Amino acid sequence: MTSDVSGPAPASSRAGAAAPAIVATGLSKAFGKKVALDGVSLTVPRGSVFALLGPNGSGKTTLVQVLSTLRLPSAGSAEVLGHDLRTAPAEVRAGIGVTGQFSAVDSMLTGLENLLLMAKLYHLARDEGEARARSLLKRFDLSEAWSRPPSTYSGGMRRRLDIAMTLMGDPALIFLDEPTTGLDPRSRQTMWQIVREFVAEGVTVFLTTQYLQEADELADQIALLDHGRVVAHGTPAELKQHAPGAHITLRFATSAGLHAAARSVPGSTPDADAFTLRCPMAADGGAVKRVLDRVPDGLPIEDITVHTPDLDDVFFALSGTTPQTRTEDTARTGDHR
Ligand SMILES: Nc1ncnc2c1ncn2[C@@H]1O[C@H](COP(=O)(O)OP(=O)(O)OP(=O)(O)O)[C@@H](O)[C@H]1O
Repeated sequence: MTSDVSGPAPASSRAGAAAPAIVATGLSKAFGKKVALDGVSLTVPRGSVFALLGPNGSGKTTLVQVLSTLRLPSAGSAEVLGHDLRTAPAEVRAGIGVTGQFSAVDSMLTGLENLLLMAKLYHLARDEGEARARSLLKRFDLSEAWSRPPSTYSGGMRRRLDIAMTLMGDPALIFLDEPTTGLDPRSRQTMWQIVREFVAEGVTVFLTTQYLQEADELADQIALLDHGRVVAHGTPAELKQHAPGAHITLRFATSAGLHAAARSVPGSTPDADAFTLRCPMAADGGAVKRVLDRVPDGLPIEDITVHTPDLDDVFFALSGTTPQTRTEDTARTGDHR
């Protein structure tokens, strides 16, 4: 199956950048008999945030690895920053930064030394490397910690140093594989702010996440990945609009009132014990009024609760599970690149 994901070009984009940041067509990847990616097609406009959302084992990391030239696809093709993955991997690598789930930080060096090591790898002149390192330390709120080894850092500080190291190469496109997994809510907020800042400067971000809220907060476009396939895509608002699960719950004072209303509101489900009536509704602005208009005049309603769908509903509707609740055996059985 091929799933197509595309979106409008965002307002912000890097000067002179014509091609989308990523155009993937029918990408598949199998490890022996295990199909990790199954015909993924997607387009990521420059200067935008694209979130790949999926449960454990759905293929997120594999897709990042393929798009960042760390693994060859079994089938399909992709252009990253206008360069073909198979024929021009060096050009792709020159324009991207990758921050994986496993840290690239060296615990024996200080924060500053880690950044200067990256400066060397990127062949930056000494002054330029030092200036960029100091500016990133400041921006990532690590100025106080520059002279300490990362073994003394918190999880959030290490993750920030890791991303700062990726940014030393001034990439146009950065892959963040589950950037906030395991971080506390405050560190997660800090990370989101950092992502927003470099996107505002024109960097394109492709991130994977298991957190619906993260995708909702950051992404211009979201693709839901399940068993290696894109099962839904769109803006957060588009996805929510198509989610079933929007409903309004009315509570009545009497059983007679409840049953009278149940007869009047099509598709509603009464709960005789709680005296409540669950009424399905469309996810648009006038939906609540339309439900209330159906309730016969003079029936006193004690309480109204509106449940608007969120990305959990979307994911649940499409895959019967949510990213946080699914566990799958993700044991690596060897590298079949
Ligand atoms: N090197 C490998 N050899 C064999 N199977 C692999 C390998 N790498 C990944 N897989 C399998 O491919 C599937 C997709 O794995 P992948 O790591 O891409 O998922 P993921 O969505 O990133 O999961 P997680 O959220 O746990 O990181 C899984 O079933 C996984 O076990």
